[in-house]
Amino acid sequence: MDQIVRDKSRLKNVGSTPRTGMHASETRPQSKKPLQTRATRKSQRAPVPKSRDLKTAAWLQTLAELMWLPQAACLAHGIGLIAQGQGVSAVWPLALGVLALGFLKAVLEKAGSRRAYRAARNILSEKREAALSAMAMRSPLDSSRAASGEAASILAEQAEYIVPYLSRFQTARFKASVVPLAILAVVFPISWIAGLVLLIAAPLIPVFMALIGWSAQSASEKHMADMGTLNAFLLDRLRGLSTIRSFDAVEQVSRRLRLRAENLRKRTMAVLRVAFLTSAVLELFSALGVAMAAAYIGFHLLGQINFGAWGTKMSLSEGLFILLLAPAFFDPLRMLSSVWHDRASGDAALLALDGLAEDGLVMVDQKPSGSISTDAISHGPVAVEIRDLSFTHQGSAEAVFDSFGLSVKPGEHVALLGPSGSGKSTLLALIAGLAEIRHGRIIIDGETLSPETASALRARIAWIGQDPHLFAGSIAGNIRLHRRNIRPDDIKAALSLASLEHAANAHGNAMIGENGAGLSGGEGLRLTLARAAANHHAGLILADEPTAHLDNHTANDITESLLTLATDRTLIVATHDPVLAERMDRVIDLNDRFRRDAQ
Ligand SMILES: Nc1ncnc2c1ncn2[C@@H]1O[C@H](COP(=O)(O)OP(=O)(O)OP(=O)(O)O)[C@@H](O)[C@H]1O
Repeated sequence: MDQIVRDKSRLKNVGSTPRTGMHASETRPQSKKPLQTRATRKSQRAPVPKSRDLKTAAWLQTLAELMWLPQAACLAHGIGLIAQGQGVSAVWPLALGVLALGFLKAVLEKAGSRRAYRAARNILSEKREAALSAMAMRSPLDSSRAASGEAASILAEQAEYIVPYLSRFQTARFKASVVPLAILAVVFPISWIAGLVLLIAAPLIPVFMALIGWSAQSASEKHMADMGTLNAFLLDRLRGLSTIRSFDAVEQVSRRLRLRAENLRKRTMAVLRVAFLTSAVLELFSALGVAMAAAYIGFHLLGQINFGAWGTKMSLSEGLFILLLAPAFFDPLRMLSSVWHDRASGDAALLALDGLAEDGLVMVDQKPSGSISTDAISHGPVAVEIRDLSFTHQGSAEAVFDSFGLSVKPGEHVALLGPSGSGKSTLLALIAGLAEIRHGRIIIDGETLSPETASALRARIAWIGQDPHLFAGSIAGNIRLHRRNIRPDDIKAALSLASLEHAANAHGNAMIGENGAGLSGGEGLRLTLARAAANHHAGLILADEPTAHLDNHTANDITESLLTLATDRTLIVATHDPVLAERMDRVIDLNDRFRRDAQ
């Protein structure tokens, strides 16, 4: 140990240490800002995305619906002519008109629904992209990030509800606001009573729909929340399958899974119940409306009721015209009701997706970076300079760092020592630009870490985390991580440096499972060492407790590999391991960092 450097400020926050990289929704620390996808937002409504294409589609479908007006006029007039004893010659132009209008209606309907579907899919893609880029930029330190199972469920499954909501519900709503008015406009001049009957029956429908809609929305939101939780639960348990088996807790977990699945079933049935209730109410009121209009017209034509037609008597054609229009008056409302539950689920999906796209604690480079050209990245060890750093975790009242300073020379090997919660991992994360700092400067290789420089500087950093994520795939694939500049020779050298050749030979091209299934803990860690070794541009290695939870022999091996890897590179390692700390050029005791600036 060359030097123990102390910081002049006072340690302000030593507490429990919620680790980064948690994946279980249930074990995630509670943040002050609740997840937007939860039922806590049930009173909120998502704004409907604006789209010119959707508007045009709604108009096309409305025009298609309005085609029924002239069609009904032709039909009623034709039947009236036949009743007057006119021949087929008088009726066939009307029949042709009905056919032509029917054709036009079909074309408009088709064009409208196709356009609406495309517009809705485009909006969904944009929303998904926004959510994905926002999530990619969320800091791993952000404890309010959605659990991966929940995010996957929202992005892949629930997000799809947006398409029927926009393409069917929004267009149906527009139709329902135009078509009944147009029908009333032609019915009233013929008979004010028939118009009045329709007018009275119509508002009852929206009133009942609104009443039912509220419970539909809450039922749907609860359903979605349950689905997200079940997905998160499943993903979490799948990840921890080996732990569950080793603790002999399979039966217990499957009981809980059954319970949750049963809850989801109940929620699904609740949504279905509301959906059926909505259509039953609508059918009832529209049937009543049509029956009342038909009864009036029948009695009027029979001469039993002689009022209601502006002082005149309706002709058969006029009566038939109203009769044909009466069901069409309720049709858009019935259609709206049949897609009413699309609104509840679509609205909840929009809210959830917008929730994912919301800014939380972001990384320093707040937007996804394009790939950095490897030619532009320099080589060699880098210097790290931290000046006047202040940082407080999201939702925490106390600062982890307050006016903290540290200077690490190029090629220097430094250990960060300190009790649990003293901020070792946080400091590494801040150097890597994984969260924005409140105050101060972090200078890497002479450049201040900022949104403009973060991506390029990160290309010079290799991270060896406590809990590395290993993907399902080959060992070589896990080392390469789609970095195109890494050649087979680099992988070979990296395997040799990390002493992983034996495991690599044993596996051959066989796949390792998600989260390193098929590899021992030590081998998993070696794999992350190999990942770092394959990156020739990495002049700075940040290692977070690389020897934690390992037996002495493996810990010594890892220490040797780490030191070989760090030759001609700067190394900052957070550790509780005195043996590892002893091998470094310098030890920074973070417990004392509030006393004197680390130099
Ligand atoms: N993502 C987070 N959100 C909120 N607070 C956090 C988060 N991560 C850590 N903290 C808090 O910040 C402080 C420093 O934590 P940090 O993990 O950096 O300590 P550490 O020294 O690395 O601990 P350990 O040795 O146990 O790994 C602790 O009080 C901890 O509770």
